[in-house]
Amino acid sequence: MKSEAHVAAQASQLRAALNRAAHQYYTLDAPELPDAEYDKLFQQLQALEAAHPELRTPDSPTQRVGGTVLDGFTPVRHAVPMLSIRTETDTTPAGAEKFDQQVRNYLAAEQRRTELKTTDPRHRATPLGPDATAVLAGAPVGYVAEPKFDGLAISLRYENGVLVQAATRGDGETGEDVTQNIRTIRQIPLTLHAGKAAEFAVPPLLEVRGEVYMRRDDFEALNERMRERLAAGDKGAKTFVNPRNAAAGAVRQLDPAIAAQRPLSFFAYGLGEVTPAADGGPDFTSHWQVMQTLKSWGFPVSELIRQAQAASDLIAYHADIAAQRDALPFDIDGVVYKVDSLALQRELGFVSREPRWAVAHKYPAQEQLTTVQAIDIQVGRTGKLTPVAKLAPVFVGGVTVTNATLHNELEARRKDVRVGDTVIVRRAGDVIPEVVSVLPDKRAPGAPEFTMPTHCPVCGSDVVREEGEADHRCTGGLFCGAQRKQALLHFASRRALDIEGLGDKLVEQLVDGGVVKVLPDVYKLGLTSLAALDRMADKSAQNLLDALQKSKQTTLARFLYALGIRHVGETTAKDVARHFGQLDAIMGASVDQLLQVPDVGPVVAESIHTFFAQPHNREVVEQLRAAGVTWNEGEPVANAVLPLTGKTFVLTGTLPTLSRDDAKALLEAQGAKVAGSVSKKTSYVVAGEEAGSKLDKARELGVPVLDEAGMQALLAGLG
Ligand SMILES: NC(=O)c1ccc[n+]([C@@H]2O[C@H](COP(=O)([O-])OP(=O)(O)OC[C@H]3O[C@@H](n4cnc5c(N)ncnc54)[C@H](O)[C@@H]3O)[C@@H](O)[C@H]2O)c1
Ligand SMILES: [Zn+2]
Repeated sequence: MKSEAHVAAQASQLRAALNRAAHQYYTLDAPELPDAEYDKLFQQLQALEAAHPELRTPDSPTQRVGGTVLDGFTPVRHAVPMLSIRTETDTTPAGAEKFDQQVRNYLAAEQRRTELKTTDPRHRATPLGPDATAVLAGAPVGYVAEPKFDGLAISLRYENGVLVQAATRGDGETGEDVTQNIRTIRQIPLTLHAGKAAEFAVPPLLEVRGEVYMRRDDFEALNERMRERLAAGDKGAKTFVNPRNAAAGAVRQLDPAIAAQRPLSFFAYGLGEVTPAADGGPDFTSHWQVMQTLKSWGFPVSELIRQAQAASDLIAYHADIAAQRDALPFDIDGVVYKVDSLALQRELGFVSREPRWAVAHKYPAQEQLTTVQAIDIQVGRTGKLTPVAKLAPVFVGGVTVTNATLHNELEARRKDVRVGDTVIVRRAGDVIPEVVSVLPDKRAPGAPEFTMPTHCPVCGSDVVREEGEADHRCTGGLFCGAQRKQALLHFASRRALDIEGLGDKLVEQLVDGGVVKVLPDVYKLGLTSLAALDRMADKSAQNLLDALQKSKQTTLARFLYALGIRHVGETTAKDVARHFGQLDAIMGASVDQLLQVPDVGPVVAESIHTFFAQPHNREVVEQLRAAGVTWNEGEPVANAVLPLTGKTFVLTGTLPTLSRDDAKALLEAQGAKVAGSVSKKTSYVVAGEEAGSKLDKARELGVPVLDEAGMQALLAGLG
């Protein structure tokens, strides 16, 4: 048997660890443990204290609620304390049955205490009411089942229907005045009006209690914004570990302007102080009635709350909400069962920090501890490199997780995740699992910092990170196995080599089936290899072969664009093609030479240069030429000034004979630029049928307007 001293030491250790974690969580909004870990320690301490009541101290976390008031906030004393809710340790469906049984047992014990009729103050003087009597005679207790929202508790005080104060829970007795921040939440009514369906008028004094939370999409968007700001060097930006934490941080924010930028939501779930019925306040008899009334007064009440009769209904509810959990727009950590009758609630009362009439029945935690076994690099369709932590398998958010994204090098280094680290992993809803933080105390000495590889792990090409961007990319666009599908689709697209019939599904099959390993393989396709594919009729196979044949005769600009070089869009491809005239000249051009091309800046020049510096990319280009892809090479027109060089045209409306693309090509062939919007610098606007605002703008600015015939005449006159 363990010695007394040993048990006492263990209890004090647990208390210290829990108090520290609670301070981090409640007061600083910066938890250092996952909830599941905290709950485990909490339950260990509870068990110790139950077996050794003499070890229970008044400062034990089991005896207290929440945290202390943060400096800078005005304390608010709660007229009705804000309590915690007991968590049922049995997480199986049987947990609901246990709660139902406890409620009945307690009422039966109360009944016996009434019958004793002693003067001992622990014994009831008044007999139990009709609801309790019915339950003791075998009637179902009657419950309301609700989601347990994962945010933070708020008490909203209304006087004569006007919001006058909002306070956090604090330690349950005293919270913080956060009225300014709460006013910025649009879902919280500032003034109340009883709607048509209202059973009761709004009382002169009303405290509504509920949960402030952040929706998952709002949380993701907020973190995305923060990551961008961090990438841009903004030291004031920070990301949040989870929506609860982000919501708590926003509400307990000393600057209301910052709080106002954090998107928060609210659900009401109960009452605090209310004008008593005797003084004209609402005469509520059930929790369900309270919830319906709150809705009629303008408060958001979750659509997911249900009335339930017996334990079996609670079990069904637990399963139903569990099935919906991932798809919900917000985090929940379980469900709450509440005895519906307010008379029964009063008779059941409280024990230390928890009501006897409610229990939380939790779901598997969405955050857990695990270790990082390796950091792998994944290469996406567009060449983006993502570091991914390989984890010791861990059950989190209802599934076993073995991978978690680290987003990019900046993020991985900011969180400072290293191989061997103990980390908190989060998986909520459909969002991919994520490492939210590292426990630095558990790091092995000498673990090296993470760095991004300099070469693509898939194809070996150089990896680059452009200035101002967070992501690293593989530069082996044409060759890289990871980018094959994307490269092929782009190559075949209308403005590139325009291979009709080579769409998404077919590309998928060709690449996955290993038929196309490198881009030039498409020109090796034959009737037999195509006919072997799913759903490919002879006719469409022949059409595709014809399209492939046709695509071989192209232009240098199209070919250059088809290569899918980052930052080289159609216009840039045209500029570069016209400037150099020949592909070999482009492939051999230095960054400085590329910078000579009008409108080509350092980022584009660098990108083209790096692309052709990859031997694999050059090889693919050679193979495409060998397969018969060809174009008319021209003379470099670097310094040649074409008749329309320096002129800018804008096309608008439908021209009678020429398509937009054809008209553009005709103009560009003479050196003109074709722009999308009209400005003072526009030389001509070419307008067709149903020309709209661009034509108006041209007239307004006095820009000459041509019709198609006028444009043709202009071109013909150039000689
Ligand atoms: N990670 C850590 O270090 C750490 C530290 C302390 C506490 N915690 C976590 O905090 C929780 C424990 O604390 P608690 O005392 O705040 O109690 P609780 O959060 O388990 O339960 C009470 C709270 O539930 C909320 N709630 C959500 N939906 C509700 C509903 N429908 N009806 C009523 N209330 C609803 C209210 O905010 C209420 O204050 C645990 O989940 C624990 O893991 C974590
Ligand atoms: Zn690669």
